[in-house]
Amino acid sequence: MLIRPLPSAVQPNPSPPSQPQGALGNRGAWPSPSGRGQCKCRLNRSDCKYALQASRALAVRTEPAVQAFKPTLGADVVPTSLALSNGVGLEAVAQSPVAGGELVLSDTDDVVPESGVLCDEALRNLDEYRRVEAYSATVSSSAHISSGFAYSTAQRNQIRESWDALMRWSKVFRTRKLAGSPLEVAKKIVVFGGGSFGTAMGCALARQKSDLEVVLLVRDPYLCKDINTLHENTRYLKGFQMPPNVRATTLAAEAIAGAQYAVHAVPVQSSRAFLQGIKEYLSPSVPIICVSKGLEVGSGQMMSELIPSALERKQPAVFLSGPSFAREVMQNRPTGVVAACKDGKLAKTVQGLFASPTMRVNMTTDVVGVEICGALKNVLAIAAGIVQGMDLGNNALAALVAQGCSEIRWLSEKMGAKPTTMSGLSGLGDIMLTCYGDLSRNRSVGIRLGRGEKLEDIIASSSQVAEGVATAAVVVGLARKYRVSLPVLTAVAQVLDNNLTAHEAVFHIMNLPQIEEA
Ligand SMILES: NC(=O)c1ccc[n+]([C@@H]2O[C@H](COP(=O)([O-])OP(=O)(O)OC[C@H]3O[C@@H](n4cnc5c(N)ncnc54)[C@H](O)[C@@H]3O)[C@@H](O)[C@H]2O)c1
Ligand SMILES: O=P(O)(O)OC[C@H](O)CO
Repeated sequence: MLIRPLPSAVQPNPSPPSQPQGALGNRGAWPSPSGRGQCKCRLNRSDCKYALQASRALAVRTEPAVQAFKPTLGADVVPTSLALSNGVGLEAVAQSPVAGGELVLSDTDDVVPESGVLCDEALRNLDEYRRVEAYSATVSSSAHISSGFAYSTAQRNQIRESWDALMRWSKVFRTRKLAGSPLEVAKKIVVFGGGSFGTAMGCALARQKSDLEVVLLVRDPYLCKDINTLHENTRYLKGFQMPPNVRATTLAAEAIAGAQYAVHAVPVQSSRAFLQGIKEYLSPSVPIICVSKGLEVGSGQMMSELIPSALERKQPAVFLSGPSFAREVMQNRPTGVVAACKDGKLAKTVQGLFASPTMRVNMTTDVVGVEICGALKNVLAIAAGIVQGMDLGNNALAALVAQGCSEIRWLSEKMGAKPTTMSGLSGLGDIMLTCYGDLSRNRSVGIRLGRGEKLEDIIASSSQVAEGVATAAVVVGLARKYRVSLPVLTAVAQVLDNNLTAHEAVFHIMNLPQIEEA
């Protein structure tokens, strides 16, 4: 990448208006001093800095360009100061492939205007940065302002230093080479189940690399045709365009042939039959990345037990769990999950496949903890829905969720899970999402029960799986096996089994003996 020399013939910028306007408000206000058409925005020295910071919100795309200038300017130069270094930082922004509008950046002290390009998102953010700067200027002159709150200078320095340390640490990871990474060597991945989550996770993988072949194995030939012709899952995720490197098939042998990984997104209660059906096509060395959350009725097994049992052999498997609504994954919104596997190397491989600027993937060896949390949070979400459907208020909901968290911790620890897993993404993270999030199917079942609807009507009117319904009964069995009392989760099973109304369940739970917190 070349460092463009500063233009020598440019004229100093005319004075900005006396009343500062927003970045968008300034667009097109002045002729460009570089003679290249209308300016979209005019900025002073500090705005240059904040404009670059704003553009760094798109760090992944601008960062390589900024890094490319580092050898010239020295490793200690941070991107923010690059903006003030003869326009070099600005040049990095100008090289951004996401550039959207022209921007004139001028240094009002030295009158060294430079023309560059900044993306629209950065321009939009600029107003906010200006406001923050104006506020900081006010508070830095005094440690305390009468109408509000301000950090002291010492506190602010401490915060900045801590943040800078974090950024340096982060950079060490980001500069690691991608060569030979799991994503680089991956060519084909099969997804078992073309429902909401199989589709969303398949699309997340396909977005990682345009020449990665992602194949959804589906049952319905009509849905298969829609996916292949319209690039849309018209049944489960209507209205979302799928990447062109995702396709579907109904043929298991063809879907699995040559796949290096298999993402398993078939509902738990159908998983045994499904796996038995595809067993002969799946090589014992292909890792299964299981995203299904629940416990099998009958056997009481977790997916980590069900998979080898159904395949009648050992199969490498990773359990990917955490707060992750399919629709939001499909929208490429920020999401965090955890990859659980006894084999840390395989967990890291799965992390490498899915991790992206919009997906964080933690790792753990605590498979039992991740699986139990993922299965039981669905039951707790039904309870949370019941409380919301009955309109019992926020106090009741918070008390219920806290009690449910304790119950999940009691059981999972007895089953050998690590206590830390409960406070992680698959525990608290997913509990919060599912108990409070509008998109949860389990919570929706609870809301409808709380409003007095019958379970059979709720299930009949829903085309998607709410795993908590089946799992609830299994949890009671596990509680008995591990000799632990789970009042809320047991009450959910009683309501689902039509032995108790939602009102009765609440009455009885509220009247249990008052106990010491455990
Ligand atoms: N939807 C989410 O937001 C989400 C998020 C995380 C995890 N999960 C988990 O992923 C799993 C799948 O959920 P989903 O939301 O995709 O469900 P879904 O109801 O949207 O789709 C289920 C899919 O499985 C297929 N299927 C069902 N029985 C089958 C069988 N016997 N053989 C083959 N295919 C079969 C269906 O045809 C459908 O394509 C569940 O365990 C769920 O808890 C879902
Ligand atoms: O819609 P639900 O209730 O099945 O929850 C989906 C996911 O498990 C959320 O992480």
